Parts: sequence; C-alpha cells; structure tokens
Amino acid sequence: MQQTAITVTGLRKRYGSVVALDGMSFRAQPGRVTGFLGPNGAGKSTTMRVILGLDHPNAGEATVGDRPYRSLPDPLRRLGALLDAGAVHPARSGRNHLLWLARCAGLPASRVDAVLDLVGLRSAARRRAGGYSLGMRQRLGIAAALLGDPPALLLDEPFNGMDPEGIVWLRGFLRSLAGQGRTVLVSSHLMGELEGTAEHVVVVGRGRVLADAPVAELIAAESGDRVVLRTPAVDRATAALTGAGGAVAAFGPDALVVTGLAAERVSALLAAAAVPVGQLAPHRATLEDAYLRLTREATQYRGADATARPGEVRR
Ligand SMILES: Nc1ncnc2c1ncn2[C@@H]1O[C@H](COP(=O)(O)OP(=O)(O)OP(=O)(O)O)[C@@H](O)[C@H]1O
Repeated sequence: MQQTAITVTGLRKRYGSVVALDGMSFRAQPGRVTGFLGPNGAGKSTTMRVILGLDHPNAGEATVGDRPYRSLPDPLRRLGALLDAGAVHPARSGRNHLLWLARCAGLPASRVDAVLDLVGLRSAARRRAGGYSLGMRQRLGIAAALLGDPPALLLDEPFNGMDPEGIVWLRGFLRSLAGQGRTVLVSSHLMGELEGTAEHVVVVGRGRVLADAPVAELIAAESGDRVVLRTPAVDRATAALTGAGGAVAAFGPDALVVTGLAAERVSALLAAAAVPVGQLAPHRATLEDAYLRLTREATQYRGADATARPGEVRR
C-alpha cells in the first residue's frame, strides 16, 4: 500500500471576526490511528474541510501524500473521507447510494458489496437510507470512504450516534485499517471514544495545536509522581508526608493524593510513623485527564464547572 501522510502546515482561517484556525500544523502518519481531539469549535471540522479542498485557508496549506487533495488525479483512491453522515439521499438504499458514488468515481460495482461487508451493513443494504439510525448512517459513510480502497482516511466524528457495540466495533476496525498501513485521522470531542484506538493524538483548542504526542507519553506526563492512598489517619499521614517534603491534598474523606514523593518513599514514611494504610498506589492518569487539562483554557463553550468531577483534585 502506498504510504500517504496527511499534512497541514500553518493553516489560518477566519470567518468574519471568528478565527477558526490560528496556525494549525500537524502530520497524520501512515500505519497508525491519529486522534484529532478538541472541544466544540476548536477547528477540527474546518481543518478537515481544508484538507479536502472544500474550504480555502487564508494562509498555510494541506497535503495528502505530497499534493493538495484537489490536485490528486484519483482522489477517492488516495483519501477516503466521512464528513457528514447525514449526507445521503433518504429515498435511496444504502447500496444504491454506494453504487452511485462508485459510478461517479469510476470504481467497480464489486467494491460496493466488499465495503458493505466490511462495515457490517450487508443485511440492511437494500433498505432506504432515510430509515437508517445515525449509527448505521455512520457505517454507510465509512463504507463510502473505503470505496476507493484508499491508503488514507479522514473521519469526522465517526463515533457520533453509535451504540456501545458499534463503538467497540469501530475502535477495532480503525485499528485494523491502520494495521494495514493506512493513515487514519479521526476527530472526536470525546477522549474516551478513542481510548485504546488512537496511538497518537493531536489535541487542538481555539484553532491551534495544544499537544501532538503519543498517547502513552501524554498519560505518563499527566500521571507525574503522584501517589493515591487511603488511610483512616488522614491528619497523621499528612503530617508525616509534608514533613518529608511531599505535597498532600485530600481526595475524598479517607484518601489523599501525594505529589513529589515516590510510592516506595511514601510507604516507608508512613510505616515509620506507624500510620495505618488501606491502599497505596501510584496515580495513573487517563487520557481524559490529560485532555481536560490541555483543553480547559481553550474551551469556548462551557458550563459553570463542567470539567470538575466529584472528588477531583484541581491542579
Ligand atoms: N462556515 C462558517 N461560518 C462561520 N463560522 C464558522 C464556519 N465554520 C466554522 N465556523 C467557526 O469556526 C470555529 C471552528 O469551527 P469547527 O466546526 O471547525 O470546530 P470543531 O472543532 O469541528 O467543533 P465541533 O466539535 O463542534 O464540530 C467555530 O467558532 C465555528 O463557529
């Protein structure tokens, strides 16, 4: 399979007084799922439209392989895209929708049945697409993106409207597409959807990149040297640990989060002070923790304290 990275460089885009893209740059590499994450209004869809040549940036450029999408001689065979799962004629069957797309692109009809099988829509293929659930329309959109068997895929919010079974299926499916060497760029505003799927994430806010890193690296950086412990003697534990230079914060009625001391040292200090300990473990952050911290400042539309969760220690 021909390797085809998706690259955006210095994209700027303004709609009147709204700055949608403010110097967006990143590369989605072949052979992995790249999560494109950010809160509502962060500029994900605008970036994807620019990649597809549907919107013109005020500055910067986007390429698929080494060329702008619009200059590709056989675009559907190079980059498959799902932008809007609703963009289907409601009276047409799923199969006829794909047949029509295949005909327009000069692709063989045999591809239609192949992609229907891939996305698990074969049994519903002859039903009117207007009667499909949103999850089924997403599958149809993914099938359309795969018609040309492209080495690169760009999917805008494909998990939207999928039931839990669909989400599990799509996670595995995206991983298998990347495993075949394809570039898979997937947007979402929910970190959890991409957990266990994306190896690499580009987190964006207010039109620019906030983080561009492997998921494992983001989680490790977020976890830091924090230890969570449970003890009925919260005050004595706090005194022993702060005396040794640790920073201690309450985490519920009988739990503490300790920063600045390794787990072994925390354990030794508490033993020396004869503090009973129910549980002690290094804190492992989730991808969602990292995402919420990164995007907290860049979130445009937020309720009064929408990012706080019960028991969370704000940093
Ligand atoms: N055609 C347009 N006209 C005016 N403003 C627009 C247009 N398209 C996008 N915007 C604005 O640009 C900003 C980025 O929007 P965009 O849709 O790219 O964000 P997004 O990250 O995809 O958000 P969401 O997760 O809500 O889809 C927003 O402030 C949006 O209101």
